[in-house]
Parts: sequence; structure tokens; C-alpha cells
Amino acid sequence: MSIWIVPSILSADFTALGEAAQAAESGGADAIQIDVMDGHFVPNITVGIPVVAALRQRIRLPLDVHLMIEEPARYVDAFIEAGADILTVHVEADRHLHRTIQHIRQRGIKAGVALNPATPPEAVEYILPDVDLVLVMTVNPGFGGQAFIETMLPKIRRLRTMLDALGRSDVPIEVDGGINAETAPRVVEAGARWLVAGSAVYASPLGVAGAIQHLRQRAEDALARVS
Ligand SMILES: O=C(CO)[C@H](O)[C@H](O)COP(=O)(O)O
Ligand SMILES: [Fe+2]
Repeated sequence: MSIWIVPSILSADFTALGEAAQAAESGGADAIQIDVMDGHFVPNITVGIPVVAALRQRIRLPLDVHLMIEEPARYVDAFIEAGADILTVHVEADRHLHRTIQHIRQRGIKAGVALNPATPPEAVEYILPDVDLVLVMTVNPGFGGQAFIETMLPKIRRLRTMLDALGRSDVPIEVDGGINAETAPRVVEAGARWLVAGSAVYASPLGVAGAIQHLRQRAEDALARVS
């Protein structure tokens, strides 16, 4: 499975979001993550459906929408109609996760499940046969620029083992939070393949394209070591 570098626009200049997303697209990103926060599930409020729809007009890459909202099923159809290609919902936010995941996939896009740092891997055990990706939060969701939580490395390894045991070796583990040139190789060695990076892309002295290229190089070198 190949490495994906997925810039999160959370750390971009919000007065020039279109240009920021285009810089990631032309800079070699594999997808763009849009972080949706509702002020309930997480203590922050960001962007929503109209921003996904606006970016869809300018971006051809997959739009990876990370829903940090309570009861996400209420908004799944609206985000799909706005142009999301991947919708990820938190296991902690949805009482009827299986129904929501099934619905997202029936509508023809990819469905992901996300876990907060304190949530054990077993919390998603019975949804693993039904998801297209697993998103391991490597910081507490809500803000960009936080430090990577080291104890997420064994959790990534455990989830990789659980997926492989189900014959789901094709399902990627995505990591989100504190991913930079130092942590990228370590999460890849643990089994992650999709790397979300906000501040390491948009606040990098290398520029957006340079930062994406540097992260990819570090991640691919690590992948070559483990495969
Ligand atoms: O979901 C998120 C925060 O809840 C963001 O995607 C994530 O924090 C990216 O920012 P950084 O790479 O700076 O940690
Ligand atoms: Fe995110």
C-alpha cells in the first residue's frame, strides 16, 4: 500500500483557503483534509458544508472530510452532496456507527472511523469489517500544532494486526496530529500509510510543496525499511 500525504487546511491561511488547497494539490498531495468541528464534540468550531462545496469547485484531489461533530449522521448527506470523497466519523460521537458507515458507503464514497487518543482499539473491533479506513488521532482533536502522543504507536500496531487478521490488509490506517518529518517515519514503521499534516505543511519553512516532498521522502524511506 502506498504512502499518502494528506495536508490539513486547518493550519492554512483562512483568508486564502482556495489558494492554500491548490498549493497542496500542485505540490504533490494525495488528498486534502478538511477538519469540521462543531464546538460540542471538540472545544473548537471551524468550517462546514459550504467550505467543502467551495473547495470542490477548485480541487480535483480527493476531499477527506474529518467530521469532529456529535451525531454526524445528521450531516452525512449534505457533506456528500457538497463533494466529499471520504467521510470519517468518530466512534465516540455516534451511537449508531454501523448504520452511519453503511449509509456513507451506500452513497458511493469512502467511509472512515476515527478514534480519540484515549479510545482503545477494541472500540472499533466490530466496525473494522465495514470501513474503508481507520483514522488514529495522534493528538486530542480540536486544534492544530499539538505534540504527537507517543502511546499511539502501539495502538497503530494493534489496529494493523486486527485489520490484517480480518483479511483487510487493503484498509489504510491514517494518522492525524503532530505528524512531521520526525514522527512520519515512526508512524509508518508502526503501520500507518496515510499521513495527515497541518502545521508541518502550512507552517513549514520549506513551503507547501517542499514540506509535502520532505514528508513523503521520510515516510517512503521508512516504508522501504519495513517492507
Ligand atoms: O484533526 C485535526 C485536529 O483535530 C487536524 O487534522 C490536525 O491537528 C492537523 O494539525 P497538525 O498536523 O498541526 O497537528
Ligand atoms: Fe483532522
